[in-house]
Amino acid sequence: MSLRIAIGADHAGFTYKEAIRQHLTDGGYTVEDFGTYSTDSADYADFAHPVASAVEEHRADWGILICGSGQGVSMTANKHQGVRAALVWKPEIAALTRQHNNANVLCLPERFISLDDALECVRLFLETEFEGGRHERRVQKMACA
Ligand SMILES: O=C(CO)[C@H](O)[C@H](O)[C@H](O)COP(=O)(O)O
Repeated sequence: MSLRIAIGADHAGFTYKEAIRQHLTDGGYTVEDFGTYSTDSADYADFAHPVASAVEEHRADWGILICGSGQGVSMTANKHQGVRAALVWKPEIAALTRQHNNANVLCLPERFISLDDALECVRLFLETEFEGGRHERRVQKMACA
């Protein structure tokens, strides 16, 4: 079975969402699109919560969220149990947050990153393994007692 990706964005992330969704579909991933579906003004939480829920409930293997700065979607997604949403603004950070933080939701800032870099962030995020070891202990400590 192909990897399942939940994707969502507000109006400020809509254009990249469309490009990333098409790119991933062409690459053989199964993508569920939680909106938004136009550049009409919308509220990022209305899309970040469904994407985070899909990851939390294991209906998706990964989440991808885009808004203008990436801040609103990442803050919202991180309210969900078991979600580790990473705000990523360059490819090296995409790889690092997989290696060290075992991030499972990628948050991108459409207004502050090129589409080429965003697509490279997506590629690295999906293809980079968690390193475990000392990082496993640190990830475990993220949870509230
Ligand atoms: O959460 C955000 C800002 O912290 C996102 O970037 C939103 O996309 C942004 O706030 C949308 O702004 P707009 O002026 O309503 O287009």
